[in-house]
Amino acid sequence: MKILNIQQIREADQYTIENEPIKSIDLMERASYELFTWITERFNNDFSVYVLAGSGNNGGDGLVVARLLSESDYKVQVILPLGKNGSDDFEENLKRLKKINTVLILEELPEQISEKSIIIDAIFGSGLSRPIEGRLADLIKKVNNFEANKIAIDMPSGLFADKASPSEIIFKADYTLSFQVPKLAFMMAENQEYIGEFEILDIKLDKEYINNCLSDYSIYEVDSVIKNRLKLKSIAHKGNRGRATIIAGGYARMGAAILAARACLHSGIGLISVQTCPHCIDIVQNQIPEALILTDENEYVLGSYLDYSKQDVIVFGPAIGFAHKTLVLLENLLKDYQGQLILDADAITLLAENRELLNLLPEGTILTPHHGEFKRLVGKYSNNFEAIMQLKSFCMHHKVVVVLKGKFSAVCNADGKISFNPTGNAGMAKGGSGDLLCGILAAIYPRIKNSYETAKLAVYLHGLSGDISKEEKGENFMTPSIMIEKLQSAFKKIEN
Ligand SMILES: NC(=O)C1=CN([C@@H]2O[C@H](COP(=O)(O)OP(=O)(O)OC[C@H]3O[C@@H](n4cnc5c(N)ncnc54)[C@H](O)[C@@H]3O)[C@@H](O)[C@H]2O)[C@H](O)CC1
Ligand SMILES: [K+]
Repeated sequence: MKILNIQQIREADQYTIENEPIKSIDLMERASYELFTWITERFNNDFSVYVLAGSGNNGGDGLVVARLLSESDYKVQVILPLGKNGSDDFEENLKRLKKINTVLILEELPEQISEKSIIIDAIFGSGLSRPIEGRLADLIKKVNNFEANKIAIDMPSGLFADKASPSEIIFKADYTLSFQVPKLAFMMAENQEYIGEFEILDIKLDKEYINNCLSDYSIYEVDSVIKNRLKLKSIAHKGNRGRATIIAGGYARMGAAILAARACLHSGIGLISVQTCPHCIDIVQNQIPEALILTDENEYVLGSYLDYSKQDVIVFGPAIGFAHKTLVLLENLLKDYQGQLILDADAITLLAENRELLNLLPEGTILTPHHGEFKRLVGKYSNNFEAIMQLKSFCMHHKVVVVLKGKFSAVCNADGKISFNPTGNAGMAKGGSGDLLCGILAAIYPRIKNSYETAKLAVYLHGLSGDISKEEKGENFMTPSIMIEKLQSAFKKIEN
């Protein structure tokens, strides 16, 4: 699903008005009817409704919703903190609201409201042009302390759609009901406490116009052509389903390699190899009898460059440490290995600390840092909008694919396009979770044969196994090992 900026949304809005054609007040009615439907499907009319309406078109939407809910016998009260003069459609809807005469217009929001209430934020939407201050700021702080159900129309008031929000005076919504397309701000971790859950309501802006809008940002949806590449051909044998090697861990740290290898095996790889030091061979063989062992000549760390000529893909990095021999192995892989490289965790720190290696990164290498590791690569940033800019320039400069892990993990291609992943949850934030992602990436790359498409689908499947684990076992109980088991359902889900 494409993410558009405010300018593009306004243009799509205008295009629809002129070409459908539809009057702007009727478009407002259509948008608000979608809001009304969403609300009435979830809250019955035992809930009292308070609508905070600004004086622009976001306020206009709020007034339409107030009218429609009142006509369905909800008790609705409206507060107009910016007064009664505003945009044409706002003023027209204020007239219509007054005409039905069942909605109370309050001077102030009461000091107490019952928990069985809904507060609808229609103060500012996409027209926000500066931080909220003064009396309005006090109002937002007050409502943020109420325990009611809070719904923001289009955007939580105070939040900017396309850039970092400089102030914390922002309506804290439980639900944000946004029109037509998601906004970039919704993807940023620091904004989640204001957005709550977001839903995109189809207000029937011109589809073709929107399809033709150019955007570097989107939310991932499984692509059926790519998904079909995962299907096994009837002539599949272990050799043509891909060969992957995991180079991870070291003495007393083989868990990372085992988790990655298991995830890889359960994601369809044909042959999995694990490079281990001599002391660790038994552990790996006991844990994954399916794995071939590549024996490193070092006793405690991994550092031998072995024969990887038949390997389609190598995962290098999880818990591998920072020994000099390991660094040399990484350098040799960057220089000589001809297959697909997936670099994670300590590999990324090694790159950051030995920056000359960055110039050796083969085109299309997949890197999977979390924010801490990514900052080591690109320097500090103070919000996710800055992170996204750094991500783009890093990928474009080095011609690599980076998965920046977090809430809505961002997968960036070498051309600067960014796809945000919608699956996953906080229960996945446990040691070992990233190792699984490496395993999934390695398993599906040989069939998909494109770094960006592989990364998007692997991150999606990883999150989906996390979501299934959460649903069945709960956020606290779930573990990376449980997630590996749930890969079964995750693959089935995307196959159907
Ligand atoms: N996009 C669509 O397809 C549709 C959008 N609708 C709704 O319209 C709003 C956008 O309306 P707009 O009138 O452009 O902006 P706002 O209502 O958000 O506010 C504009 C108003 O507020 C002033 N202002 C901005 N920031 C501040 C501030 N910090 N303090 C005080 N005043 C401020 C600004 O100058 C303007 O005067 C969109 O979000 C949707 O809800 C349509 O109804 C349906 C189609
Ligand atoms: K709003």
